[in-house]
Amino acid sequence: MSGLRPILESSRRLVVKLGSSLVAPPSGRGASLPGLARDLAALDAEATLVSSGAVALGRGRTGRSASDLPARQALSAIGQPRLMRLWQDAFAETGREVAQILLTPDVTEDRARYLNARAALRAVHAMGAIPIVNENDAVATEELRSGDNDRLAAQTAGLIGADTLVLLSDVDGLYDRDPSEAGAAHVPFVSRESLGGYDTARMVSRSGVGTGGMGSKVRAAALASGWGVRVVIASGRSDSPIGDLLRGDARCTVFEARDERAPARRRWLSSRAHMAGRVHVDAGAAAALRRGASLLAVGVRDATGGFEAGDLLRIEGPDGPVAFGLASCSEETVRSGEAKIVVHRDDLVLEG
Ligand SMILES: Nc1ncnc2c1ncn2[C@@H]1O[C@H](COP(=O)(O)OP(=O)(O)O)[C@@H](O)[C@H]1O
Ligand SMILES: N[C@@H](CCC(=O)OP(=O)(O)O)C(=O)O
Repeated sequence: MSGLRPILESSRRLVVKLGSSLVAPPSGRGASLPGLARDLAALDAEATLVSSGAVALGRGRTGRSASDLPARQALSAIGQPRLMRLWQDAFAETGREVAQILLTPDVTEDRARYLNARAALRAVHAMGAIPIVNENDAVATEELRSGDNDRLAAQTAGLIGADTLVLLSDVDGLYDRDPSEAGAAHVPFVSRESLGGYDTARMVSRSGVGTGGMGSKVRAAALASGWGVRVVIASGRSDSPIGDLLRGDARCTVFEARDERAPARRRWLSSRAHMAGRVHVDAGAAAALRRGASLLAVGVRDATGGFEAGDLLRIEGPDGPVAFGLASCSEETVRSGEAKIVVHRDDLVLEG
């Protein structure tokens, strides 16, 4: 194995995510948080951690289950300070401070909040501290809850302009079927073309503490690698998980990154989850969009969803999804014929 030395040593900004199964393993081996802290302190890259584990730690302290939203809120509120204490202790011998950053999904929906979160992360890095990011589950609601730290890790990588994202789990990467099934084969590399061929809905967690399973990691990898971020899924059950990857001592799955780095505004756009409207365009408009043009009102056949200027739209052509982007005008002005540009090309992200 050649190792990921070229990838990791050339990284300027690195995001590492740890799942609950590593931070608070129900049984068996978890991660060595001090070992990971030493690994990160030894790298030149600016490191950001996304750490799950608050709910699992809260469960361990109380013996209660996260059966409904209030229980989940309480368990995360109990577990989150414990989680931070684990990280403080882990980084103690490296001399690095850690900083808690709790995000809610609406950070990605609103541009000003997004930029504010980015500024906070930059300020923490400027002080030489390591941000420990998690979702703010204590104030999450059913509607406003991501519940998926793999996606949060990809969004964090997009937010800070990371070049590499490492998702550490209790498994050493993607397998061609559930690794508990006989004959499951490890997948060392996933090309951009093969990404769509994985049935992520079937790749569920078996640990009892993880939420998203391998499926949410593959979806997160698809999102981040589409922005040109190099994504690696590897096992965190080691005294030196990043060191193992550097040396080539550990198996992992590497996702091919799109050659071109997506600009910051596009990364923000495709981080957003809430689509407010849908427009159907004709074949000419679809082809023009694929060539990099803006969406003009003349190419719009139908507009739905009641969107306003600034809302996120899905754009569909005669053959299916083409792009998504920010509306420059309201649906009403498209319908009344007053609108000229419906989505400006700077606010467009092509699908696929
Ligand atoms: N095709 C697959 N390849 C690898 N792991 C898979 C696959 N399908 C399901 N899994 C399960 O996904 C788990 C990892 O997801 P999860 O338990 O949510 O971890 P984490 O807590 O690290 O986010 C693995 O331990 C494995 O049981
Ligand atoms: N935010 C939650 C973790 C959510 C989550 O995605 O967990 P996991 O699948 O273990 O990465 C917590 O800290 O408990």
